Amino acid sequence: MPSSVLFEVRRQAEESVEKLVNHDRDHKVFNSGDSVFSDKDKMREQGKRKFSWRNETDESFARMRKIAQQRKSLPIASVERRVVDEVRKNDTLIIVGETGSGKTTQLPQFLFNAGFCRDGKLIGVTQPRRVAAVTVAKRVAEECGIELGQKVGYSIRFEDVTSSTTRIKYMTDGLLLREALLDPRLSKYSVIIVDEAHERTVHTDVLLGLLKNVQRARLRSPTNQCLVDSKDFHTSKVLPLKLVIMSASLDARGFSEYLGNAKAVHVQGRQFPVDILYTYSPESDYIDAALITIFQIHLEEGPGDILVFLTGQEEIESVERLVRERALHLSEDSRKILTVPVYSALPSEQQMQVFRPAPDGFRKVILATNIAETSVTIPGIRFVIDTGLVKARSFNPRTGMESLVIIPISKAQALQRSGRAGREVPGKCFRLYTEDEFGKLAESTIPEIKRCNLSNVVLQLKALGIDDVIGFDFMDKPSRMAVVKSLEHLYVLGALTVEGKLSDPVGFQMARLPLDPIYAKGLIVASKLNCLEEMLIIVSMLSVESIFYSPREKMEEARAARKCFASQEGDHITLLNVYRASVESLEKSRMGNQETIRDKTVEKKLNKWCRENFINSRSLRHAREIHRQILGHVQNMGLNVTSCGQDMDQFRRCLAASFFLNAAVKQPDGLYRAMASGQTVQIHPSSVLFGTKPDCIIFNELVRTNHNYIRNISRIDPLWLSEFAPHYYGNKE
Ligand SMILES: Nc1ncnc2c1ncn2[C@@H]1O[C@H](COP(=O)(O)OP(=O)(O)OP(=O)(O)O)[C@@H](O)[C@H]1O
Repeated sequence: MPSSVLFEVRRQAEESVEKLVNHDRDHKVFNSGDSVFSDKDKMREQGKRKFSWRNETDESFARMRKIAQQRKSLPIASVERRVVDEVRKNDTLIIVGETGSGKTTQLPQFLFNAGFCRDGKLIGVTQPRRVAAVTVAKRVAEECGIELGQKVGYSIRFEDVTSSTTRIKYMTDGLLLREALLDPRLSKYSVIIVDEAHERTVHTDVLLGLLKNVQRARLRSPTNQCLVDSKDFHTSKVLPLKLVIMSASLDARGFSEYLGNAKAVHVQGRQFPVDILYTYSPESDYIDAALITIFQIHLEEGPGDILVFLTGQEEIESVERLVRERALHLSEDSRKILTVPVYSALPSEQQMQVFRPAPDGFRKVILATNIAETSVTIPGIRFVIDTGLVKARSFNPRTGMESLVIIPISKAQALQRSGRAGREVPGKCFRLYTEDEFGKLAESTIPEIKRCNLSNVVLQLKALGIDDVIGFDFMDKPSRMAVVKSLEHLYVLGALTVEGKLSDPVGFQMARLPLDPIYAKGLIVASKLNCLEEMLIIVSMLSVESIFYSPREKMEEARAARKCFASQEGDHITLLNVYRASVESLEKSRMGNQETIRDKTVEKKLNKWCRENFINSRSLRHAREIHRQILGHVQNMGLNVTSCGQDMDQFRRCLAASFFLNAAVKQPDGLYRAMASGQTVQIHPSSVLFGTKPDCIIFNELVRTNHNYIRNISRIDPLWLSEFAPHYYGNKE
């Protein structure tokens, strides 16, 4: 086992700038080194920015001054007027600028100052990830010296921090899609900025196609007459929609072609250099290489926190443990190393922990998935360790099964990862692969739309009135087979009619719920079978990861505690028992009311109960929050929230009726056959049914490691399948 990992050094600037300049050879190139403004202009521009400095304490005054100076020194600051002019002149503009150059935080403010929010219009900025939407909005509110939720706010699924005064709104791309359902012309927005477009999430791709339609629709009257010339933006009453696409690492030419030869501009320059280091030879064990590099940096480099990119929650938890164990062998002083995990299944509130400074004298090591890859600035990060891998969705259109697999990242992702350093001070990025291996990586990430289950997308498009999904103007078309499979899936769930239209009311109801179609259907079925109260709990609990918590040193106690909740019927009723027991424990102290969950004393009680019962309190709190929000949705939709009481057979019938597409039957060899896909699967060891082997089950999750594992499983009677899904199982035994 190597005791150190050897690295070669390259400067990031060489690789990124050259590439981007090549991309943009035909486009105008801004150089932040050029003097764009005269000094007077600059002062006038700066004078327009308003900071609420009066009445601030000295400390916050100093902070505001520091922030103002930081902002001025950003590469994009010196080309403010030119960027604004380009947005004015072009309906669609592509902006490529290096990581940390100030695109996400500054451009919306420039546009606000330039009058793009006149008449109460909003500037919307979409992000592929919740954590970016939240943290960037916080930063921009701070830069403006205002409270979050006033002029600057954010909106993500299950959380809206905006008000009637909000003018710059950060949000996830998925959320803007939902807004389009209610307002197809997105009429409250004057500008939409699609940030980090290189990520090509399925939502970004659908959004781009949709925004092209919205732009056309807003330039035309109902009789299809062209009303507005976009150059008359400020004089016309009907506002065209301005669209800005941004990233540090996108294929500007491809985007430009797709967006009607849209102009692309390049904001050059970065604030601080990042040294890129490659290993001399390939590393066979990236986890071990990451660990060695963490300690190499910790012991040999100067101050600064470390950001490590790993592939998932389990890996992060195991590296966390290993760092703690290895640190014990160091001198007392060198032991001051603090690990902080961040991955998408963590509740937002806990994800925010990574932004807190480490205690004095400690070095913070953030263990992250690609959730921290784009957009975010994590203060204090000086070193990045990039394993070169990512866990990505993979969809098999033939079987209709989606799973997660670990694959190499693209060059664009490597660039984004290194760009998390060099934002406040110069940085270093340690790539745990050779330069040769880097050269072989794909330029950009395969669009998610080509590798995921499309049921949700198709449902959304149908709800937006786009019936011809295959003919939709996607930047990269998904495979025909994948679209057909999802149409089939939605038809079987009852969301579509035979003609492929959204069914009334089921399809419309499903589209309104911000959930996977199968869960949305589960809630609708449950309201008919008098189990909605139970199903709401199950859907909330299934929306979070790792409800149970087993510290290594207390495995036996944790196992015993878990047994108290376990149901022989399966994981769903087990989760129901956990949720209800937690509510009961609060009710005993008259605190069971959901409204009071934010209260500190309630939180303390709940944490204590979770500790005693080996339940992950953060996951449970998150599930309670999701429960509160979905309850609001189903109540607004007028669904019956009733309970089946003690009749758990009725509830299992409801599970079978809801999740019939995920049924599996036992085979003579003890493995299971998933009935819809024909795949061989086996029960995951974490399931309460592991080792019991019931004849027929339904499950909610497929995890592909070296086996096809299924998780969240319940025992069902196979006859229920033909009772509740005769259209699917009617002719089968
Ligand atoms: N929360 C924060 N704390 C401290 N500094 C910040 C914060 N957010 C942004 N900054 C500063 O503002 C700079 C610009 O950030 P911004 O997110 O606007 O850049 P960007 O060009 O959009 O980068 P990327 O392409 O990586 O998203 C950062 O490099 C950093 O110096």
